[in-house]
Amino acid sequence: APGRETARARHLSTVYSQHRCCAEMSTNTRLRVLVDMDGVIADFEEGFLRKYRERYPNEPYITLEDRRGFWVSTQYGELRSDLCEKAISIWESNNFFLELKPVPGALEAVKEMSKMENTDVFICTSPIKHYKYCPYEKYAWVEKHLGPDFLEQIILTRDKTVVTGDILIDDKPDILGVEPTPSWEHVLFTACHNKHLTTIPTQRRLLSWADDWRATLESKRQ
Ligand SMILES: Cc1cn([C@H]2C[C@H](OP(=O)(O)O)[C@@H](CO)O2)c(=O)[nH]c1=O
Ligand SMILES: [Mg+2]
Repeated sequence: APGRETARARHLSTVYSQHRCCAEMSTNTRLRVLVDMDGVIADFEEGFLRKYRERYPNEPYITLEDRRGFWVSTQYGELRSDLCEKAISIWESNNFFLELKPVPGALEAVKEMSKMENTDVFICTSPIKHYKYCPYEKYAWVEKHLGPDFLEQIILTRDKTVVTGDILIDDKPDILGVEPTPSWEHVLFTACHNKHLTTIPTQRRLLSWADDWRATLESKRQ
């Protein structure tokens, strides 16, 4: 009976509208953006240097301009062997991750991105192995700077290759894991430690959040 048909159609459209994933049942035109945390939206390097110099005022340190190589402790260990564990003690301390400052322009960009049509944004971040404070503080940081609703968007993993997405914006040059061909294109976010790095010609960069991140996202839309 025609009446029953329209009622069923109405019911289905209600159900589909409640679950965005089903709304594009046919082809998923939604863009999925994975945004790294440390070095991309939370300023790990600045927070480290500030707290290291507070705690070890008489020890040698490496300026942000002189930083080379992703791992801070490796470069500090090369400067003097005991500085490696001194460096590690900084980010293993309570409140280190919570008190990191936002990277300039990051919060505005992530908020704007998350409101874009047909766009899903996830914070895809790795905790350090010392788990006493870091995981909790990463959640608390997101709530503090992006609001409680954004807690739904956090992906905590030591292996980002198993996470599916269209683009991963991350400051680590080599993002490796069990998946040899990740679904995402890695766009390298420029940081003090990687700005002098020569990468393969196909590796795209985002120089900062003042760079044209909107064009980078649009280039990934189907
Ligand atoms: C030890 C260390 C960690 N980190 C960050 C990277 C990871 O977070 P993210 O993947 O969100 O950038 C996390 C665990 O290694 O801490 C640095 O950025 N530099 C370092 O030297
Ligand atoms: Mg990072």
